[in-house]
Amino acid sequence: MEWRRFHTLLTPDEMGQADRITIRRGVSGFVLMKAAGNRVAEAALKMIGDIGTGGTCRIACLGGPGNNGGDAFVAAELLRRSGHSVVVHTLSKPECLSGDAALAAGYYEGTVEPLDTFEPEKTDLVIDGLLGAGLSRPIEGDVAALIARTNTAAPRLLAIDLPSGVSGKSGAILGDAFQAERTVSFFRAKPGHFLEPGRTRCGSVDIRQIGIEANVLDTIRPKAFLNQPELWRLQLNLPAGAGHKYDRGHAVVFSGPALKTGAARLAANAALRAGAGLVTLLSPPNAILVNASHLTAVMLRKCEGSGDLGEILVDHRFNAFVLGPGFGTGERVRDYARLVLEAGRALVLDADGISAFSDVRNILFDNEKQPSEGEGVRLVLTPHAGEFARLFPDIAEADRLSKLDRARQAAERANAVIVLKGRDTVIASPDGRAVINANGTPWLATAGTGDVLSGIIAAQLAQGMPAFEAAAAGVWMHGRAAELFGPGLTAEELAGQLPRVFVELMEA
Ligand SMILES: NC(=O)C1=CN([C@@H]2O[C@H](COP(=O)(O)OP(=O)(O)OC[C@H]3O[C@@H](n4cnc5c(N)ncnc54)[C@H](OP(=O)(O)O)[C@@H]3O)[C@@H](O)[C@H]2O)[C@@H](O)CC1
Ligand SMILES: [K+]
Repeated sequence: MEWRRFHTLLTPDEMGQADRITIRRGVSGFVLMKAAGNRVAEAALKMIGDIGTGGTCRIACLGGPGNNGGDAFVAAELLRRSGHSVVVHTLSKPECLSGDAALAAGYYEGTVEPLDTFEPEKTDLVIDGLLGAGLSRPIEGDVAALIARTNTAAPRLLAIDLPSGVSGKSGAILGDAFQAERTVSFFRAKPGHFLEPGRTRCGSVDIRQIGIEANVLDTIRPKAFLNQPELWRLQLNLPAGAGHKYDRGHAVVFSGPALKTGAARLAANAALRAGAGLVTLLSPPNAILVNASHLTAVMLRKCEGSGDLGEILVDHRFNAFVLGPGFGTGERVRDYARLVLEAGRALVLDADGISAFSDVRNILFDNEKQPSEGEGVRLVLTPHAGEFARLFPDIAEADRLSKLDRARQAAERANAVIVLKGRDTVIASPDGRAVINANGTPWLATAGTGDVLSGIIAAQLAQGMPAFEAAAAGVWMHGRAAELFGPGLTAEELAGQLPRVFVELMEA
């Protein structure tokens, strides 16, 4: 499908594969490098235009030992020909370069100086071609010192492919990394462009084409994508003219005790706004009054223990549950989760619901290991980093794993969809598919927004969306709602933005 091609993320290894396939088809590596250098020069000229001096700009290109440095030489030559004052500062002598990078160094006709003569304070623009996809170990010594010195001087900086020091695979910073204002990369983005802290170091990311054909992806078969509506819009259940509320499912949210009911109501109200036909809040007896005094369209029902829940589950219209927000940890969470899953219903387990399984992880995982024939995955776990570490301590501690891989491994182990939250939320499915979410605002980091997210996801599950798509759609809608509200967001206001999000989704 076309969107798969467009929103694909490629690891540096996969990008290398794309490169090799293209070269085997007859396009030389140097032709690709010249195209890449051209895209970099175009971006640089745009940035110089922003500087607005109209005259000659002082441009420092930093060139490393590999092809990233080769791109820098090509860009340097094009900028030099545009009349700017360009110096290439190289890590190793140009005559030590090999392959395409050596050809690029030969193509450049301007001044070359060693790296240690680079003075960030005396440039209008820095182009970082030190290290890109080939970063293989932490940056140390003189290069690390130069990066630190440059970041302190904070010049305008354009990174080629990745800011040197950012891992394209994981977004991790190996040693230290440049802070770029803009990053130009080629063909498809990499996970490191969207996973923190790499995402912040990249500045704005510009993906440009250099002549690699999209059909190389048919051979590479990548499984990571940027979370965009094209991924799930066809499965989104937008209400039809003749529809009935029961066609849109019945979401159920468990309330906490009398002094902890707000989180569940945030989830329940969000589920209703996010499209569930009906929503019921299940309340312990001591919280019935406080819940009743705050609810209107959301229905309320007493649930005192497993017996009550068993009776509720007899009615198959209750099809998607949220357990955790404000609920408290303990035996009751585990009983309720087990009953809901055994009854074949979808379950979003959040917050306390996740922490309740920290000591008895296997109970959760074993219960879910064998979904009934044809039913697929029904459990969605929405941990933030701390909750994730309690449930999957070994995976959380494995430094070599990217956030993408951590979420994937956890999804496989729990046979659940994992929504590993953060500014760079990752949604992973047990079948290996994963998406990175990139929308939202820093204002989302406030009390109660996670509860709202659970409700939005549950609404999609209630409407019959498969769990992976429901989670991806929910995270995207949540982020978009925050963007539409803007500064000063509180959790109460998020669901109120959903109608505008739906309008955008219907119009797109
Ligand atoms: N793929 C494509 O389609 C296209 C790719 N293109 C461009 O190629 C770039 C990838 O090129 P690349 O593979 O040569 O890697 P690159 O980033 O230049 O660095 C490798 C060198 O750095 C060294 N090194 C590693 N870590 C280090 C450290 N910490 N500190 C110091 N040194 C370190 C490493 O040494 P080694 O590990 O071998 O000892 C090796 O010498 C890519 O980012 C893009 O810009 C475009 O031209 C167009 C098409
Ligand atoms: K770079």
